[in-house]
Amino acid sequence: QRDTLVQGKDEKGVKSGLLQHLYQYLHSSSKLSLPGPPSHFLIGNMMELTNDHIPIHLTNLAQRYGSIYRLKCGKTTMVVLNSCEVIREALVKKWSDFAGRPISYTGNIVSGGGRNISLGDYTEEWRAHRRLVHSALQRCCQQSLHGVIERQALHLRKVLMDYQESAVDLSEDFTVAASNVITTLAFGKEYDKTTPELQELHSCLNDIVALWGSSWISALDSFPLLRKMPNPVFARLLKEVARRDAIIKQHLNNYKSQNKINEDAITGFLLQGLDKHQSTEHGELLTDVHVHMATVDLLIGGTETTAAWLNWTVAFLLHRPEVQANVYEELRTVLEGRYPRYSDRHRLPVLSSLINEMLRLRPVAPLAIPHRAIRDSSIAGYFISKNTVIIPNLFGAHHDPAVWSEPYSFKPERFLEGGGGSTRLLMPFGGGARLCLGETVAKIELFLFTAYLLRDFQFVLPQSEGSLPDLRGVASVVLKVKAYKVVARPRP
Ligand code: HEM
Repeated sequence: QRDTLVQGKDEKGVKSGLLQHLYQYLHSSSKLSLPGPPSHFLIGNMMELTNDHIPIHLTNLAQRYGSIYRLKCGKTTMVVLNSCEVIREALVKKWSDFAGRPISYTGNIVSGGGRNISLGDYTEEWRAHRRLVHSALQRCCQQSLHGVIERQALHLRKVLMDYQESAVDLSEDFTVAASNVITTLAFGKEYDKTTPELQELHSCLNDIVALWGSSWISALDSFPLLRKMPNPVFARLLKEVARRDAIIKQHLNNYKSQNKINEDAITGFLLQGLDKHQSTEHGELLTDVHVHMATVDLLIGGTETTAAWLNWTVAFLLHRPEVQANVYEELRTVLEGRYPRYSDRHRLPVLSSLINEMLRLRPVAPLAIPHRAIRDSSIAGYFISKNTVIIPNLFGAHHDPAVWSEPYSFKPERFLEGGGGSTRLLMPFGGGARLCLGETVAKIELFLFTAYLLRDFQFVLPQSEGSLPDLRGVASVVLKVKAYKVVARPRP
């Protein structure tokens, strides 16, 4: 009887499988071809990607071609998704179809042969790696994260006090604060801004991100023939990757040579986790290289993003000082003088509305990281073939005029009760299988750093500065504000 049941189930499965194929076939053969700008001989739509601000350019193209359109680059077809609805369909609803990453020549070089989390393709090895790092981060969040961020926020306060109201560019201080959160979590180590070790690490990670985002490098992925020609930019990238690996290796070796491995730090947890993993049947999947590359992932993913976001927030607040005053007033009255904790966030709606509006207006990873279709699928009724590259334009979704009124205006009040804005339409951390691994860390950081800064300082435009900060920004993998100076005036 059981066999008959199973057989019946199998038949049903086959039938529903067939129906699904038929449905997909009908959909795909409905000859809906994706809209997109005219593609030129050989170069396709490469020129669209040379714009100086790609997220804004792709968002403008959506006005003409709709929330989903295609671009051709060499042999690669890219599909750009520009609304929350289509991004959610691909990344969340059909996550298993679109969880891959494009495999590229240069991507392999910066990711240790695809063995990091952010650029690694969706494989069993990748899943084991992500699971291991995810549980390490979760554990850290529970045990020590709040204290680590509070400590860095208080240190940042001291640095700003020491400036004694002089006009300064705070970007480096924000980078050091964010990076110290990660290095403390990772190795139990924090650095002073002037430490040569820290400066070397930052300059090398920054260079790798900037060089890898340059068109001199991406051209090598689309046109293999170029790899045979001399390319000084590529030579520099190789040098910086080697420098990065030497620095991280030294850190890991120092860490391992300690008497007792501290499981509180992520590295300790990862090394212990690796030992446990290696004694299982999948033991060969993860090695020391994965611990090494996870450290790179956390440092790159967790430093420039958070720092860029803080720098944007101060820049926008200079444009609307009354928002700053409202947040300060709320902190003062609700907390009665004490410093906030993350658990206070529901009692601080004005501060939360500022954070949400900044995540909407300046999602610091504006195009997420490209995804790849692992199999034939569909989005919004369009057939998407295996290996198509998917670009989730988070910036575009956050500026979609169909869902946001005055999408380019800085209006935190839209997220206050009755303001019409919905956090359900925000996707600054992506979604699905590739959701930002540091989302929880980032949310606590953004909340505590912003709250501490606005509780203790009023940010004002220096008298020497003729104009307010430029809010268009410079877009690479991370969307950053152009350098500007500000005065941090201590609150009475
Ligand atoms: C404001 C702060 C941050 C924002 C807006 C942000 C946003 C993002 C986005 C949009 C992605 C790509 C998701 C996708 O491909 O669909 C991503 C991936 C990632 N982020 Fe973040 N991130 C932030 C902070 C952090 C922090 C603090 C860490 C580390 C502690 C981190 C680690 C990572 C990693 C490892 C990935 C790759 C995930 C994967 O490929 O599976 N991020 N982040």
